[in-house]
Amino acid sequence: MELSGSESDGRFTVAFLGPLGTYTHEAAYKRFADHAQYLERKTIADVFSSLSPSVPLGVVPQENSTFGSVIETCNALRGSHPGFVRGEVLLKIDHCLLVRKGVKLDEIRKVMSHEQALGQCQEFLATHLPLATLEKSTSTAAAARALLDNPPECAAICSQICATLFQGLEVLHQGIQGETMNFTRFYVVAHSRETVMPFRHPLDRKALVRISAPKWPSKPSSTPRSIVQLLDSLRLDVTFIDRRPSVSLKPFHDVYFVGVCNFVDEPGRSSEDLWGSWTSEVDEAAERVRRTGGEIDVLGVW
Ligand SMILES: O=C(O)C(=O)Cc1ccccc1
Repeated sequence: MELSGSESDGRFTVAFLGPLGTYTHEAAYKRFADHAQYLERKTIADVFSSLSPSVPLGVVPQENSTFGSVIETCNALRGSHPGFVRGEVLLKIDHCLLVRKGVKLDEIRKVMSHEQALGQCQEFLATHLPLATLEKSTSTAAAARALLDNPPECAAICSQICATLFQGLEVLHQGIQGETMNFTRFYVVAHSRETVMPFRHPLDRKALVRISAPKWPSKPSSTPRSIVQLLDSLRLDVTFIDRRPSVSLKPFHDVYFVGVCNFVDEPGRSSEDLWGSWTSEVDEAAERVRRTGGEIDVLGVW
């Protein structure tokens, strides 16, 4: 499916966790620059649910190097219509503490931000604001914007750019994350597997699969397979494994998100050729897992 822009200038639409000024916005712009028009959504779930032929792409945070997986994204990927991951963007994250102009550190009673940012800055908060109430917001920029409607003794953790986007705010502290090397990986999700991906990196040969190991054998005669056996039958290089409870009727029936890759360099082959062979390799690996007795869905190839 070709990307169709709803704008007269032909730019395609990319939904992102908004408002303007979030890290997700920065990641989306890093990937698509002025080739896209951007559609802000209030939550990560809204980004997934807005994907359609007229909103063919979305960008969501997936994992942070300090605080781990983004739960809302995992939850969306557990569902029955998770879109199809077609790329990733890596961003270094430097958090700031923002306040209304003139507010001092010892006046702050409440700190608002996305739970990822609150988690990445927990040492700073415990040391400098141990008595402040921590309030989760839908995004870092939503927290910055909320400063304007809250009493002055509030702060937000967000990107420095929010101090210029929202008038009347200033940066009180910079670089407040616990780890200097603080990175977040974002996924580019497409409406469907057929969506054409603009500017695909020719060397990306990654995929995301969702595996569940049935607790009970599908046939009375067969033996239940462990996740280790299922991973073994994939026969691909595994880059990460993330476990979440599934939302099936069976309690404690887990799903595993498995990142796989193939970094083999094959000079001389066109990127279309490499792409075709990589997608078939992933589909064949998925078929092997099914034959071994596992349930598997290919959630993305890029
Ligand atoms: O809230 C944001 O700005 C996001 O994009 C989510 C997030 C929060 C903290 C670090 C990376 C991404």
